Amino acid sequence: MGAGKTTIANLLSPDFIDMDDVIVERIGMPISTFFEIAGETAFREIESQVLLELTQTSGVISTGGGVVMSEENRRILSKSKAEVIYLKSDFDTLYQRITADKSNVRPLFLNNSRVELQAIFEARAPLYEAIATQIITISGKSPEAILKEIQA
Ligand SMILES: Nc1ncnc2c1ncn2[C@@H]1O[C@H](COP(=O)(O)OP(=O)(O)OP(=O)(O)O)[C@@H](O)[C@H]1O
Ligand SMILES: O=C(O)C1=C[C@@H](O)[C@@H](O)[C@H](O)C1
Ligand SMILES: [Mg+2]
Repeated sequence: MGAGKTTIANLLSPDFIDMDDVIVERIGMPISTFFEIAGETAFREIESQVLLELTQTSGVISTGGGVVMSEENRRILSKSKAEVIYLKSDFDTLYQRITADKSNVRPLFLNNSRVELQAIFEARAPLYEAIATQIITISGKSPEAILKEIQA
């Protein structure tokens, strides 16, 4: 969450597809509202379905931050021919960004303390590492510098 997947995907390809946007269109409400009404498990089921559909298309996709939590999703990403770019960050950078990003309030941010979010971050990091075909360390770098590294 907050590593810049949507920001960097937009720079890579302005006609990129953001998984969260596809999900919002499908559920007809903000993700945080859906979490409240239907719960995270229902969200994860839709997320997996959307991932499967999008990996059968071409182009740049920015995933949701929690996509690596499901073994099935990791299998879908590993088996796809896609390049999977992990924007690797330290926790403090991500925490500052998601705290400041008032235009996109993440439900996991609302529902978890800083300590709990750090635990989520630590559980996810090795999962991202395991499926990535390219790892870019993003802390302290501008979006343009990150784009250049990806394209190098
Ligand atoms: N390299 C960067 N330097 C500084 N700020 C950045 C950078 N990349 C993104 N941001 C800012 O950080 C916030 C989160 O970025 P973004 O929404 O692209 O992250 P994300 O990985 O798509 O998050 P999520 O997992 O919730 O979808 C935004 O406010 C964005 O403007
Ligand atoms: O990190 C997560 O689990 C999430 C990140 C967002 O992109 C959204 O997909 C949703 O808020 C869940
Ligand atoms: Mg995003």
